[in-house]
Amino acid sequence: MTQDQLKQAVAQAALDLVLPQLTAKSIIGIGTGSTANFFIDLLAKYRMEFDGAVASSEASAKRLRTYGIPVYDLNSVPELEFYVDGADETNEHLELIKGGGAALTREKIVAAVADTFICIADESKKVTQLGAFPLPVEVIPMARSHVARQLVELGGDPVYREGVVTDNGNVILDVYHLNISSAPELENQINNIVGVVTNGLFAQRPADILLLGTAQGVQQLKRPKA
Ligand SMILES: O=C[C@H](O)[C@H](O)[C@H](O)COP(=O)(O)O
Repeated sequence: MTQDQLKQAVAQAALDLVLPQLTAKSIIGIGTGSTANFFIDLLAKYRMEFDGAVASSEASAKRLRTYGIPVYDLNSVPELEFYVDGADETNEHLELIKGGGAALTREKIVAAVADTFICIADESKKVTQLGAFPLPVEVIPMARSHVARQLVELGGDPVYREGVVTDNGNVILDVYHLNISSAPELENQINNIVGVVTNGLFAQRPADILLLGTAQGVQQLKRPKA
């Protein structure tokens, strides 16, 4: 199977999981990226079975609207049952690296609000230790050099993602060679640097369910709820 076929299979598996639980009032949290796009395309066929969506990026909001799916401001939504999104890396604890598409901050906000975060990914994203994928960090533009120096202190090699401005008007540093032995700890450490908006580690709020596309079929991994 190609990588796109695996992404499509996990998007279908997420839809199969979510669909029976939707009502006419449901609002679904929608992520960003190629895997999330497959989910949007499949979900659009069931437009009449739910109310609308909250999007984690302008790109996803645009795609949802082209299907006539209403996109709500998160501030007007009291509850989100599901958030469905891809990832750049995941480990066995369902801790993630996200932000390859620069949408990490809004993704983290929507994930924080959702009751259940369903991560959809092809098997190339599953790793034993996070960090082969450079960690995206969203930074206030005037703090870029300061934050980069602090990231070097933490053992990383930050690289400015040139030409990229996030939906929030900020810049991205991609940090190579970090030792991510404790993802929750490092997530906090980086978020404490002045000028950092957020970083792409999803460890304080990992996924609840991982749907992993493999050549043998879609595997489902669940994180026990605390
Ligand atoms: O900022 C982008 C997101 O974190 C994406 O969810 C992540 O990069 C995975 O994208 P894709 O499904 O295209 O591999």
